[in-house]
Amino acid sequence: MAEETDVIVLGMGPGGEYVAGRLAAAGLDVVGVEAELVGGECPYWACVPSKMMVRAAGLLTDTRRVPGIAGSSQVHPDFGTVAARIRTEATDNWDDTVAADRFTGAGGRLVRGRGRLSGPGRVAVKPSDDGPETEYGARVGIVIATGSRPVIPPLEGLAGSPYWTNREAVSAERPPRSLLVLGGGPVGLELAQVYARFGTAVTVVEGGERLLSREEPESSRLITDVLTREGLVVHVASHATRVAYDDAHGFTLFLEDGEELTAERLLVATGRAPDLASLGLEHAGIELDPKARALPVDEKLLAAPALWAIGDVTGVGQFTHVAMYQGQLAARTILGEEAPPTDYRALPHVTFTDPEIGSVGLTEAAARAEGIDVSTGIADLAAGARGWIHKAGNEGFIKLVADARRQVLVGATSAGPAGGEMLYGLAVAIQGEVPLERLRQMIYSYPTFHRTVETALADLS
Ligand SMILES: Cc1cc2nc3c(=O)[nH]c(=O)nc-3n(C[C@H](O)[C@H](O)[C@H](O)COP(=O)(O)OP(=O)(O)OC[C@H]3O[C@@H](n4cnc5c(N)ncnc54)[C@H](O)[C@@H]3O)c2cc1C
Ligand SMILES: NC(=O)c1ccc[n+]([C@@H]2O[C@H](COP(=O)([O-])OP(=O)(O)OC[C@H]3O[C@@H](n4cnc5c(N)ncnc54)[C@H](O)[C@@H]3O)[C@@H](O)[C@H]2O)c1
Repeated sequence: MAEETDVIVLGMGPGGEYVAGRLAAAGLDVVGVEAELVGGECPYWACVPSKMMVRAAGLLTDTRRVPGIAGSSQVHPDFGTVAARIRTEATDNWDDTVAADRFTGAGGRLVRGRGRLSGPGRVAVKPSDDGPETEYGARVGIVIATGSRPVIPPLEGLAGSPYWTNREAVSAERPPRSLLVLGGGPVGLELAQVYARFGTAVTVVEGGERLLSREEPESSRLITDVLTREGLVVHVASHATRVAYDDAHGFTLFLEDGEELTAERLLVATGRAPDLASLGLEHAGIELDPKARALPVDEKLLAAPALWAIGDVTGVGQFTHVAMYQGQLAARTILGEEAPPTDYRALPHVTFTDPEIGSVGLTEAAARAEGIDVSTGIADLAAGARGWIHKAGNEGFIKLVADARRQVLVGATSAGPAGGEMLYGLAVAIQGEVPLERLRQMIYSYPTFHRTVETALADLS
């Protein structure tokens, strides 16, 4: 006999924790199933600890920038300080008691174990302690919020070697002397720059033509220049064929062109994907291509009748704010409230390198691919008054992508020391479809970085 409940939430990461907590607080009987830690990847192994590392590394670099602006400085990096902060302040030593108590305190039932769909409205959970499976039945529905995991390329010699993923990279107690980073996306680059700033010799190996390939080409050029100037070695269009590891020499990465790269550690940051095969989706009548990297949902976040999916598993954009946005809409629908359909036109995201690379909406290439009559404008942050005053660390730009026919912005990139914060105004302009003429008539405070938006608007052609 299945234990009956109103809603089952499978996976208690940022998305699942939000939905489950909201529904429980509203009085529904909610079972939250979690295989690891309540809170998911973001607080324990991803956003939060990595941004603590970014903050620490940024302080080191700002202190190194004192000469020529404010006197002289000496920096004595101590990775142990940030490692201790992650252990104690961010993760409670990777203990989720506070989050689990928050959910049960709101009236939810937490079931620890790995769940799978086992029939219509049914979930079977294999408990963490390896006991027998228990089945739960949902009267209202099920929410799949099982997130994603690293994609490990099938490189000879990699499996079985002690390579790092983001988990080891954010929980390390000391920086390695040298680090190879496979993959030049956000995970790879944020962590590559952090470790380099703490003194690690870092080499990034990206298979594609450019770093941050989903961003504007100008962003890729900027971040490649900055990282190279900071002493990192960057290989693009570079294909590893094999990996070797031994305790004495660490890792060797063999590249297609014959080059051999060696380092104490190897971080694999080649993307993330959901584990769809283990979810029992066939029990909900969902048949996916075995190579599928996302569970498709409609604009109400339904993957099948009474089966919602939110967060990384949906493949919409692997960001915590997407998981929470979708979670909020799904919760409203489940509670019978009026909820708008999903709208990703002004989906923002920020890669927290220094400079930060923030972008929202469509890139120029994506807008052209959609058949939009595109005009673009770009302006250099360092050439503005604030950028010039800022001096060291002032690299950045604003790029605007407009629909020339409708005279509104459809995309923007804000790269610079406050690139992520500057993105907000551009996101409002896109979401609100503010006419370009109105944006041009606004007053931009002097001397701010965001005055560069005004310059980029004037450059639109
Ligand atoms: C290094 C790094 C840095 C990042 N930085 C940022 C950032 O700065 N900003 C940002 O917005 N995003 C960032 N992200 C992405 C962000 O972490 C994810 O988008 C977010 O965690 C997704 O939330 P989620 O709820 O979909 O899934 P997850 O956080 O992956 O949580 C899913 C949960 O489901 C559980 N689970 C999985 N399968 C089962 C099962 N069968 N049964 C029971 N439980 C299960 C897992 O144990 C996990 O706890 C970063 C990612 C990485 C790797
Ligand atoms: N600040 C943030 O919001 C933030 C930070 C980190 C991660 N994330 C999200 O987490 C997800 C995972 O990030 P990610 O950086 O791992 O993935 P990604 O897919 O964004 O980048 C992976 C990179 O690895 C490259 N690659 C793939 N296979 C390779 C191989 N065999 N050799 C060399 N290069 C290879 C790809 O070309 C790509 O450039 C992304 O969706 C990202 O947006 C967000």
